[in-house]
Formats: sequence, structure tokens, C-alpha cells
Amino acid sequence: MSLLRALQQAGVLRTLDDALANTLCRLDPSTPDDVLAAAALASLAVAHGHAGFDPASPALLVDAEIAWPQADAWLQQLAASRFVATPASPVEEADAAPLALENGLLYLRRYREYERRLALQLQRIAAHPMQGDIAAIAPLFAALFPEARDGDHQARAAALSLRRALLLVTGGPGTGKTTTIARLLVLRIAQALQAGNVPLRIALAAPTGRAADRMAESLRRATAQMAAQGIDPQLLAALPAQASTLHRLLGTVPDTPRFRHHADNPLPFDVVVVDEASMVDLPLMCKLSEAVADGAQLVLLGDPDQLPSVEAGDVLAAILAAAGAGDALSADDADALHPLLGSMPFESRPVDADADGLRGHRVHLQRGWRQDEALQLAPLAEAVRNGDAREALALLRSGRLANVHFHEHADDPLQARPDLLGHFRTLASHADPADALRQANRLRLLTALREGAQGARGLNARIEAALSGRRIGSPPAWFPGRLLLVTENSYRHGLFNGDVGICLADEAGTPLAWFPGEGGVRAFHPAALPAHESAFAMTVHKAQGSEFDEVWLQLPRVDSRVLSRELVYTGMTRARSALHVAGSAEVIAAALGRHAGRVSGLGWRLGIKPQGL
Ligand SMILES: Nc1ncnc2c1ncn2[C@@H]1O[C@H](COP(=O)(O)OP(=O)(O)OP(=O)(O)O)[C@@H](O)[C@H]1O
Repeated sequence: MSLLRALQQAGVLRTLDDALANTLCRLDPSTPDDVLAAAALASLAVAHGHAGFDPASPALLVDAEIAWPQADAWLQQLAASRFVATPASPVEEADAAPLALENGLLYLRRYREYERRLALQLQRIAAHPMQGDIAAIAPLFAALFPEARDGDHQARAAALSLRRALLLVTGGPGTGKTTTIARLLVLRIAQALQAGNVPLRIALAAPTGRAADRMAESLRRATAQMAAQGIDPQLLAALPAQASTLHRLLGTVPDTPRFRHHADNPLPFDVVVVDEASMVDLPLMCKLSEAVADGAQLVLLGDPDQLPSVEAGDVLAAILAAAGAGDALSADDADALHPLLGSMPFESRPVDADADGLRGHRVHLQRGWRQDEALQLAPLAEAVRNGDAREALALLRSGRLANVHFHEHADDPLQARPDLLGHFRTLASHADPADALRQANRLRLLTALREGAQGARGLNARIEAALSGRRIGSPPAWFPGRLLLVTENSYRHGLFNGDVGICLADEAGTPLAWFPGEGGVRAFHPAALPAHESAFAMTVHKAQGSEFDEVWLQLPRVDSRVLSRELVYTGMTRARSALHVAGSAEVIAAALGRHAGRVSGLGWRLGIKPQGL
């Protein structure tokens, strides 16, 4: 049986993947079947979050018994096809063919181009030398970071921001990423003031509205702390008070995937800080980096252990792979930052120049600062991150982590936790939609999967039926208290995939859907909303960038290849004050044994220094 036929029979291809193979076959009926199948797989790969398809490891993409071609022969066939461009160098634009083969990966041409452009843009930003008198701000630095000379990684990140136009600040929840950014920005503001420059223009952004709100909230808290510490109010006043979504920052153009800001109309900011960078996919990161003005600074914040973006990319992981563990400091930087950090206060490995990838651009924060909190998550999160199922299960079963609860055999959260329905029911009783949305964030049901008995879709259907009194399967109604999750980007509405709103009647009794907006809530007629579904239960993927006081993390009864340690880690770390984990030991162990890695050529590209930069 032909490979394409086998894939079709196994039911792994989507209509779109099939259509690509069919089109190529129609254009040239002599195209070998293995090339057609690879084209369909390159298309499928993007849908699974990979940048391209790796013919040497097809099982990464397809979980079915398939007789795969021998990799070398397959690659040769692909290279010989008129539909496959083989770019001569990583910086050159690929010829106009639907596919591109490079470094062993088969890409849809468009995704290869996103990768190529992104790598060049990051290198462009990184190559810009930072100016400014470092010694002059040493007193302010010492006030902001009293432990700078004792190996404080936050201090190091802030110091490095005075030297590196591309800066990566990584760390788990509560390691002080936002606190560090607030202080780092104060330093940069002070430096600009001392140099007599015009005030620094700073943009804060995150991939979702919720993440942007959280970022602004944390920044305001950090600003208040600095005010209490006696930091100059003039400097604090120059800090931004708001953060926006990346889409809003770049300026959506209604009904198109294009943005108002791009290379020819760059963002009018000197510093662009992006939180939750692990959620940013390849096309968006490419467009963002192209829009960063020449000489501007780009700071990416993220937790490298979280799930990669839902859409194609795993961009942060690739950038971090090129940056190394975050403990390297170039000799030049160590020298220049000596007035602030003292002499090599870390177990630093010096980097020569930045000949090797992005080493020297990253600082990884390790120390957790949320000690006084009710939820004792850190040891469990660490065991999950390390894939140590035995330790994770021992901790879960021991019951000794404050506010961590294990429901080992519960596979129906609505039965195991009857007050879940009660919580959802009360949402309808709020007169103020903002209150209702706040209340909704107190408790959320998170699932690993979308489908199946423990999946978000089925659980939502049951919750909708229980709350609305309608039968399961009847068309959804916008009953008061229904939580809505937007599932597509609508530039026209200013609503984006992952935004959560609530249905409540207005004063005249008209049912409306309310979503958070800058400085208040925004109302939409429910029938005019972009694609959406209920949000009582949400997949962990969709909950990225959000936090809830209490999380019920429901794992499926049987293992699935979608489960990974990153998924469990991301789900658990959405909880602020209480976490409930429901699932069997077998499923947890299987999940922790798996990585949610993605196929990408970005790390390879970033490791290569292009000519002329
Ligand atoms: N150096 C520090 N000294 C004292 N408290 C700190 C320090 N750094 C952070 N904190 C406190 O730790 C908490 C978490 O900090 P912050 O919000 O900056 O972390 P984060 O890494 O941005 O978290 P998230 O994962 O939620 O984005 C805050 O209450 C903050 O005030």
C-alpha cells in the first residue's frame, strides 16, 4: 500500500493535509507517492505545533503502525522534487516552491520563512550595542539590589539589561521575573535621564489579555514596593501602568493576519517586554521581532518548563537552546558590569564573544519568593519538571504539601467535588460582570484533553446542562452565568483565542457576553461573537497565561500521547492557593515520562552567525 494511502487509512491526516497532497499530485502526476505523503505530513506537523516534519523521526508526529520509508532515501527523493526548495544557506529566502527542505526538516515554505526571518531578526536585535554610563547608576543599582554582589540572579538580569539589547529572563512561577523587570526598567529609565535623553518609551505585552492584566498587576505591586523602599518617585512615574496583548501592541488590521507595525513601520518603543513568551508561536514571534525598531531592546520573560505554544513553534525553547542554561557571561559584560556586580559573583562560564548562538543573553532565576503563600507547590512542581514520577506521587499521596490535594481515583470531578457546580451556579447571581469574572477566576476545572469523558468538551456539556436545565447536546444557549472561551482570533472584535468572558443580562434584561477590556469590561451581543465554547472546564493548553485561586486538574482515565510533564506542570502551576490533582498513578507516571518537545530548526539557525552582523 502506498504511504499516502496508509496515512489516509490510519485516519491521521486532516482534509487540509490531504488536499495539499492531492493538489501536488494534480499539478504533476509523476510526483512520487512518498513526496506527496511527506507534503501532507509537513502540513500536519504545523497543526501539531511543529515548525516542520522530520522524515528521520516520523513517529514523533504519527502514532500509528506505518511502514516508513528509509530516511536517507526519503530525503533524497524530497530534495529532487520540483515542489521542494533546498535553500543554499539558512539566511537565503527559499525558492518559490510549496515546500522547503533544510537541515533534515521538511517545511511548508511559509514556516521555513518565518523561522529564517525570526532568526535574522533576533540576531539583528541582539547585535545592537547598548550605550550608557554604567558606573553613574551604581548607587541606584545598589539600592534596588542590595544582594547584587552575593550572587543575586535578579540583579544579574537587571545589570545585563544595560548591556544586551536582546535579553531572556526565565524562571518558574514566583521567581521574581516581573519584580526584576520593574527594577530593570527603573535602571534603564534612570540611565536615559542621566544621559539627558528623551524619556524611555516602554511597552509591556503578553500573548493573552489575562496574562497582560496579570503582568500589569505584578508590575504595579513591584512599583509600590520600590516606592516604599524610597526609590525616586520621578523614576517610578515613568514606568508603564498598563500592559497590552501582543496583538494590540502590533496593531491588528481588521480581517487580516497582518499588523500595522512591521519592519517598515516599527513599534515606537525603546524597550519591549514580553511576558509568557513560551506561549508565543512562530508567526507571531516573527512579526513581533520584525516590528522591534533598530536599536530597541527586546526582553522576553518566560517559564521554560511550561507547555510550548499551541500553534507552531516552541519558539522560546529554541531560543533558550541557543542561549544555554543562563549561566554564561561574556568577558566584556563581566568587565563592564563590574561596578554593579563585583567580580564574577556567579559560577559564571565566560563566553568569548557571542560567536556561539545567544549565549550571554539569558539569566535564569531559580529562587522562589512566594514563601508565605498557603499553597506549597514548589517540591511537587520540581518533581514534575524533572519527570520524577515516584517523588511526585509520594508527595501527592503524603498529603504533607499545604493545600495540595490528591484524588487518586476520581475520574468524574462533578461527582468528586459537588461544590464545583455550586461555584459555577453563583456566577449568574452577580449584577456586575467584572465581579462575576473575578469570581470565575477563583476556581477553574482544568483538563488535559479536550475530548473524552475527562475532556473539557464533555464536562462543559454536562455543566451547561446542569446549569441551564437544557438537555445535554441541545444547542448552547447564552444563559446567565455561562462562561465563554473564545477559540479564534477576531481582530474585528478585539477578541482573541483564549479570552474568557461571561454571559449576563444588562440592565434592560438583554443577554450580553462580557469580556475584560482595558479599564473595564466590554459587552458583545452573544450571537455576534467569534467562535467560542464554554469555559467552565478548560484544557491546560487554553489556561496558559492564566492563574486561578483554586485549580482542579483532571487527568484522563487512560494515558494519551498528549500528556506530558510540561502539561502537568503547566496545569499545576495555574493554581495560586489550592491545587487538586485527580488521576491515577499510572497516568501520572506515563505523563511525567513524556516531553512535549516540538520539531523546530530555530535553535540550529540561531547557532549560526550570519555574515554581516
Ligand atoms: N528579590 C525579592 N525580594 C523579596 N520579594 C520578592 C523578590 N522577588 C520577588 N519577590 C516577591 O515574590 C512574588 C513573586 O514575584 P513576581 O510576581 O515578580 O514573580 P514572577 O516570576 O513574575 O511570577 P509569575 O510566574 O506569576 O509571573 C511577589 O510577591 C514579589 O513581591
